[in-house]
Amino acid sequence: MSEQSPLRLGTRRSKLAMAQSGQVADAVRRVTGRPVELVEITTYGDTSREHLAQIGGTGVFVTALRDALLRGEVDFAVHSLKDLPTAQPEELVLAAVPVREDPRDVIVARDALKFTDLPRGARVGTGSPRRMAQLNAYARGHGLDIETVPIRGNIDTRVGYVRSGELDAVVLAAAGLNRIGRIDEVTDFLSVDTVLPAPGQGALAIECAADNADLIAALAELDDPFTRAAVTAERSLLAALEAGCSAPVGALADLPPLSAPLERGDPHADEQIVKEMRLRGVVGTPDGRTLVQLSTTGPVPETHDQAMALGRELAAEMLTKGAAGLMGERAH
Ligand SMILES: NCc1[nH]cc(CCC(=O)O)c1CC(=O)O
Repeated sequence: MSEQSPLRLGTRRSKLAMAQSGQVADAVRRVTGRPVELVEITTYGDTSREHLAQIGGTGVFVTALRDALLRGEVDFAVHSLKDLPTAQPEELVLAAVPVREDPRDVIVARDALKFTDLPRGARVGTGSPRRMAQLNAYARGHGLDIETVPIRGNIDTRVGYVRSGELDAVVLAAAGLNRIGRIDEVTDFLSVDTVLPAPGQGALAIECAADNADLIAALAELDDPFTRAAVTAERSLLAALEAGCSAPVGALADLPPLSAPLERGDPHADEQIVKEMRLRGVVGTPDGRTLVQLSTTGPVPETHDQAMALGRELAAEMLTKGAAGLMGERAH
């Protein structure tokens, strides 16, 4: 391959996929000095009209991209980490996990409403059992009366239900809206203390063939070790619960809150920030009647195995608290 032969980036055709592939393409051009061309690939998840939960299997958005990688039709692909199955095919590697952006879920509601200001009986659209479980649990605990309504579709479709008046609000990921330049339509950012995001939410993965050593080395420059450790722990938790991407599981690894004696500006605060990671996990029934939510804090994992162990340990604790019974049907 000549120095200037373009790298082929396999991408889905959705607005979101094109936006995040375009952003990664720019970064890859910068670190490799090579041109990058986008190769559009249609996935089953893009064409199916069934609810994601009914399709059941994890990774419906991912399989076609991975097939193209395995056939050598493209050199690398960009995935939303939260859509990526936890099992990693041997022939492929996650060459880079760039810095995560906002992991929060958000509300787009009519009349600029905040979640807690939704009127009695408000219809809130989300196809995600994880979002349903946590929103319904919060509503129960705070005297709100909402009805979660299962929907699916791309961002345009989902926001469209609010614009048409069919729904009072829909729940989306901040990261997706950010990437397509529509973050200004958000009417409320949900605290992760209220709704834990999906494992990996807000993060991207750049995947390529395991034997493409030159490309792996070049892409390493785009990797953020803290984000990688965090999403590895989150996805390990998901895997250890034997749950799929459509299971009612939330997880987030981030910086722990500063412990009481440490104030911002205190030099010791920086030490704590650098060294510690908190992992939180939740699983619940979609009606929000039962939630198992646990958290653990420890040193930032320095190896893949340490990050995996952190997730497994929290999952084991959640299972002793009854998490398995809340998972519903297993993904096929
Ligand atoms: N479920 C689809 C999906 N996969 C990734 C994102 C964007 C956010 C991200 O990268 O985590 C979205 C949209 C959404 O949940 O609103």
